[in-house]
Amino acid sequence: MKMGTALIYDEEMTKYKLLWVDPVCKIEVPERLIVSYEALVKSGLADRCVSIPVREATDAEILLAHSEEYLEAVKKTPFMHLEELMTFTQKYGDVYFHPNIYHCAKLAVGATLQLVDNVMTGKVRNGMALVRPPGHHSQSSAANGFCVFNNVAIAAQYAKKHHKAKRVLIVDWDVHHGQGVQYCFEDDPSVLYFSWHRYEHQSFWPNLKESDFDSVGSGKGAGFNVNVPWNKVGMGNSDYLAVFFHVLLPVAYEFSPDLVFICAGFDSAIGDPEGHMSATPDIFAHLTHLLMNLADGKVCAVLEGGYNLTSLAQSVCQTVQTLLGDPAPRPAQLGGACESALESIHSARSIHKKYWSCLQHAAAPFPEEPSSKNRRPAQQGGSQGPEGDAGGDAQREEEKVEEKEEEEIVWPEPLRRVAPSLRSALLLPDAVECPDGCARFSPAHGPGPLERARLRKSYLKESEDEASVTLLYNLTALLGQMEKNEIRNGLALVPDVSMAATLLTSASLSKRVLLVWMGEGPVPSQIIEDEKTLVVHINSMEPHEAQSKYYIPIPLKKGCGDTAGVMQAVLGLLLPLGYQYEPGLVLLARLPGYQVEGGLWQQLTCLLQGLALGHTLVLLQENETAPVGITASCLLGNAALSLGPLVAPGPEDVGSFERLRLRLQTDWPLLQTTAPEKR
Ligand SMILES: COCC(O)(O)CCCCCNCCCN
Ligand SMILES: [Zn+2]
Repeated sequence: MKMGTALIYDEEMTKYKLLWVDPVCKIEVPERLIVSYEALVKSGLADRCVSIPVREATDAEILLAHSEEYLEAVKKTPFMHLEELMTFTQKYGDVYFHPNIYHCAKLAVGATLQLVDNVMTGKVRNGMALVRPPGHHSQSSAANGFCVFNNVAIAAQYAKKHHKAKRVLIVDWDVHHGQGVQYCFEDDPSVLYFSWHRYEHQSFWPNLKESDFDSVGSGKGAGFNVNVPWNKVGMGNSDYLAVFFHVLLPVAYEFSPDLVFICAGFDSAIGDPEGHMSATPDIFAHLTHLLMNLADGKVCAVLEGGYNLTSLAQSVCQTVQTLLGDPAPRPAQLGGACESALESIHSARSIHKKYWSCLQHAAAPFPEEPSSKNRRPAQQGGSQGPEGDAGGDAQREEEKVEEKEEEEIVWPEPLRRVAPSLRSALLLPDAVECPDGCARFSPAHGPGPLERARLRKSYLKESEDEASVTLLYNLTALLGQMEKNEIRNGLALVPDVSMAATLLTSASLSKRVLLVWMGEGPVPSQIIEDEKTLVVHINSMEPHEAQSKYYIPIPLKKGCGDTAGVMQAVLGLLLPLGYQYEPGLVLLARLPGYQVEGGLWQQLTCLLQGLALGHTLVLLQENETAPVGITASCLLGNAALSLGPLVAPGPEDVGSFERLRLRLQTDWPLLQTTAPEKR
């Protein structure tokens, strides 16, 4: 699989600026690019990227999304003097021109196309284009919102035309609605445009009715435009993840794009003068990670907005570091989405239920619950599932949000994300060959007699052979090195998955272990009773009530090999649970005889690596060596194979998911998709 992350930047794009007084446009300054690139250089991330030169877009390329008369008009701007530039600017809204902006706009488009070429031809796996002027507001015959040419819209058309892309996903996490992109692909079912944006019931710029959730696209394009309006400011990490888990990702996986663009605007980060949101820069590491297993990993991130130079630079680094494959930071203090976000999530899911089978049985509005009164107290401190306070982002106040002066807003610098020197260690019987890139694990020294005796007594009937004792010891040694962050992840072929899981959950030093139990077969009661282990068991057994807070069986009528059903469970239940639980270790246990499509198993292996700093330990039954290669590939950081368009999960499965969600969401508020009924 292709590795490598492209970085496309040229300081020429810093060489234009506002030449007159305009309070709206004064935030769009050259320093935006300078601080972003310098942060990438200073952190060492730029050197780890493949540097690709920019180029100027041709007229033909610009005309993929703009009219000739508009292009001809813009071509005249380099020769205009100040007054003419100001007059020309008056024709458009919230944008400014400069003698060099046409040149820079061609470079911004050309940079984006260079990124597309390198990703689509497999020279790199993914990449980021650091460009200005941004693009997502510009329209066929209009500049708007600091944008001259629509970089991503042109690039999507270009990818379809020159790289035979069939289905292109555009994820716009900028805090403004990219109406220019929406207009461009309004009736085009081959381009799925997703955007969240500050809206406040149309009172926020660009104040468009068509930015609301009920703009779903038109004609053949109906359903391929997904808007999630934020009707309050102060949205935080939990709100962003809830939208990914419950709106974007299910639809994106059903769409199954062969190329993903990110309109990477970072004015949706904390401290931004436009956004007034509360999400911290590290959240972009998770948002990026969650998109990297679509389209076989072909992700093109293109800078849009972002005006707080501190959070912008930090967020750009978080994004690029994830594209490079470094472990994601611990998602801290996650709770449920706030009431306003839940209303937006529910609106988007409801209006799109007729277009996307993954949403077909989206829940009815939340039934009244006695405890749902003012469910969202602003609370300090973390919330890890049941024992923590119920949900909620520390930073948000539900009621009026004074738009504090941004200099008052502070947030912790994102923690350094250190990738262990060894990425994947495999504990394999000697007869099984170790896939390229992985290290065969063997501990520094073997177990002493006391250790042997303890293992034999605790896990093995006295009569067990020495080899089993050694294997169990090696398993704890592998776990130990992972928990010391000397190894990122691992895989073990074991004679008894249940015993190995029991050993690892009890031996783990982590305060919280997430055990994903895949297949038919009971979870050892010792693990279920273990307070520090959350077990999510995807199986085909009938839903039985006997579960505790820490044992969550997810039944699938068509069996746990049902791709659509498992993906629905992973995106809508397992991942929200895992992110909220914030485990220090993730165990993925594949029970003997578990039949599952390779791509699906890879998706699961990859997506879970967003948790626990990537400390994922996969347990396979030793006589089932077939999955070793595809599992190791994902542990090494390769993207999971694309599943292709997903069919509808079985209605009875979705019904039981919804009942499960309703039952669990009080303890696990990140599972919520609907707001409590208004009193
Ligand atoms: C792709 O451009 C990046 C961006 O979305 O951040 C542009 C924002 C323009 C914000 C314009 N504010 C106008 C306020 C009028 N009272
Ligand atoms: Zn923006």
